[in-house]
Amino acid sequence: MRIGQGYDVHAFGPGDHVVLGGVSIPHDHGVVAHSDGDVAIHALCDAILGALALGDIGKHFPPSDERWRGADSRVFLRHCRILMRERGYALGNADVTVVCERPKVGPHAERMRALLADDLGVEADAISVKATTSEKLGFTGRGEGIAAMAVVLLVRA
Ligand SMILES: Nc1ccn([C@@H]2O[C@H](COP(=O)(O)O)[C@@H](O)[C@H]2O)c(=O)n1
Ligand SMILES: C[C@@]1(CO)OP(=O)(O)OP(=O)(O)OC[C@H]1O
Repeated sequence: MRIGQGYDVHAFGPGDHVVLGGVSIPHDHGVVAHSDGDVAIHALCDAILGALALGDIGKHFPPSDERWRGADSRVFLRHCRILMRERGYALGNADVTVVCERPKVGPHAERMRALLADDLGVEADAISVKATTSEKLGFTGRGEGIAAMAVVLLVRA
């Protein structure tokens, strides 16, 4: 077994939606990012890469690479699944926490779990998606950005 953790942040910017866990959620801001700025998937990818000791998402998908401009972050997650399989591992379970005052994540959590599970080749009950505000404290509390954390356990395939 191997354990990994990941963390990602993106600032809010102009736009009318945010993408979280592969789900497009209407919002009064977008996020500033090279890709679609999906903090939940970025944190999850970093947790998997960390468990495999393979560096981080920026190493595999450099922000300097035009191929990833506006990219659907699910592409990154599916690549992490391939890296796991190549090294003889599969996802045991994952726990993702999104931190923002808004948008509300709860109504979209089940759809996120289904998409993430599909990309990682596991049942939805292996994926947890949670959300919390930071009680109006700090950058997330002031509505300046959105953060996510993820923890994964990998098992021998
Ligand atoms: N962006 C968010 C933040 C929170 N939730 C849900 O609300 C609950 C209460 O949040 P607190 O920060 O006051 O603990 C939280 O447990 C989530 O269920 C949400 O859906 N989206
Ligand atoms: C995802 C990548 C893709 O170029 O860019 P961003 O969307 O800016 O996201 P970040 O969380 O900063 O991770 C770095 C990059 O790998």
